[in-house]
Amino acid sequence: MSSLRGQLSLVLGGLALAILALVGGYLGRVATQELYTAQAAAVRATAQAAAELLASQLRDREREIELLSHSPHLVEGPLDAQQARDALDRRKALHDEFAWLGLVAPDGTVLQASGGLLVGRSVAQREWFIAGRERVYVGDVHDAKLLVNLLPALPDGEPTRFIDFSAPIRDAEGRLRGVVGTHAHWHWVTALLDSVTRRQQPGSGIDALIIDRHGRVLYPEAMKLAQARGDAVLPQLPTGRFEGEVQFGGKAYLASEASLQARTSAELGWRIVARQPLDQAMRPVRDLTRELVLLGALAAAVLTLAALLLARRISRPVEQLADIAERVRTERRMPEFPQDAGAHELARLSQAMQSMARSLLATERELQQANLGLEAQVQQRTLQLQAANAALEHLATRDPLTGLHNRRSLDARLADALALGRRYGHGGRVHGLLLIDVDLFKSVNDDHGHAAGDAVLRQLAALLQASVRTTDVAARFGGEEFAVLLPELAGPQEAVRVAEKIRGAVQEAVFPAVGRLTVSIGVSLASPQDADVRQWVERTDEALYAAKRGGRNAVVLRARPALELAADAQSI
Ligand SMILES: Nc1nc2c(ncn2[C@@H]2O[C@H](COP(=O)(O)OP(=O)(O)OP(=O)(O)O)[C@@H](O)[C@H]2O)c(=O)[nH]1
Repeated sequence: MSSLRGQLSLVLGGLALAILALVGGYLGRVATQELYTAQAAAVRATAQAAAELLASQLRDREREIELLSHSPHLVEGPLDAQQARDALDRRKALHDEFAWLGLVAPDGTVLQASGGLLVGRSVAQREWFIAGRERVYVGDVHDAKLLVNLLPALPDGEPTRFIDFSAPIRDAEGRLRGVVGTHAHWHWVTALLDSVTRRQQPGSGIDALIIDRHGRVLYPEAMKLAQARGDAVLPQLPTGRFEGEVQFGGKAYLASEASLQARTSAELGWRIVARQPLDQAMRPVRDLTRELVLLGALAAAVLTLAALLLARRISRPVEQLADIAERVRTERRMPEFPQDAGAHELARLSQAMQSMARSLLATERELQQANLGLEAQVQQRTLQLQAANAALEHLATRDPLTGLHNRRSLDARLADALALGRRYGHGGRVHGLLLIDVDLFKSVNDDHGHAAGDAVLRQLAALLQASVRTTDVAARFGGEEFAVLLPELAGPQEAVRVAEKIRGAVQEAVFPAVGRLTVSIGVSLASPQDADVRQWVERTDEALYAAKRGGRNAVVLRARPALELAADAQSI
């Protein structure tokens, strides 16, 4: 693109897109990091919230049993009394999570229990009983043994599992009277856990695991079973902690763990692991990226359009000025310049071009007018020159007194005629010459004066001119002698006929103050044998002389040399 508009579009559009890509890329990276951090924090918060909830709930149940062990009717009253059983049943009714509560004699025999279950049976071997004789005890989860067939089965077919709580019952002196124990449903714990994960955004995919101190999965059930089958459901962690991106069964998760922080339950050594599938954790990132790309594309389109419009806005006045300059060149007139050229610099350029065009056109107009003047002057001078040449030509070729051809002009024409005669030889047309001399002219001068003589000569010239054709050449030969060149004659008789016509016309004419006059005329034709004009003229002059000699007022033809002896040499 070599046009200004193309280059501007490219630069502005490229710049805008580069800035967009840089800003968009930077914002996208920052936002992605923020979102990733926020997702990791959400997973971590879930693990901590679950651990804290479980710890507090276990602690509450532990205190419940401890308080029960200190209740007066157990410290002082008989443990197998109906009153004791009523107290157990009330506790069980208050707490759904308790599957069974019982009072056990120091030897392990169940003295009283909620619902009367296991009364009389021995739990001497149970860990909760053994530990409960000494202290407040919270036990790890385990499958139900004695109660498994006595309690209703769980709805989802899950095996009945319990967490045991127990505490010693001592009398006022601190002697052991028995042990109070309870089995809490395991699904109470898992329901607590689920209540935390359910608080997360729907579709977030966050769930939580409970892992005991030996690395065994306690929950969820499916993982527990898979682990029991020997599957590697938990990854080998280099740090030993579930933190950050962790693989579970070949699938990537964002995970975080928290330990139960409770005085008694801490003994359980449980770890709560919250985890979220990585692809779900990164979904907001992907959504954001997609939105950024879409927004970026939209912004790119808008910026490109803006760049094109801006380039057009900048280049248009320049293009307009170029068009105007072209119009000045082709139309040779002042065009209309745009009023609003846009930027200050362009307005300056427009004004400068305007004044330049005005001055150029003015100069051109002046030049044209000067040219026209010069042409008229040249034409006038040419006409003057032509007139001067004509006058000069007239002066050079005409006799000043009579206006007839002078001797010089006659000689030139005689030479031409002689040359033509030579070229066409005897077979072509002939050229004749008349020499005319006024008879006894001297007496005219003598009798009437020189001016009268001149007037006679002028009248004779006019008479001569009137007697010959326009193609004939009448000339003043000298003094009172005239000559006529007759070109293109059929023969000598034609020349004689013209001479006779002249002689007769003079004879008939009346010359004012002089009267009548006559002329003698010598006639001769040009001959190819004539060496020059002189020979021809001399021959004609001889004919004139002969006419004078013969008595004047006569025409004498002098034959050409080659034909001198021929019959056409005659005189009239
Ligand atoms: N007025 C006037 N007279 C001229 C001019 N040129 C010659 N003449 C006169 O013409 C006369 C010529 O005379 P001549 O040649 O002697 O002979 P002519 O009197 O004509 O007699 P012929 O020729 O024998 O018939 C002279 O008197 C010249 O002075 C001229 O230009 N003007």
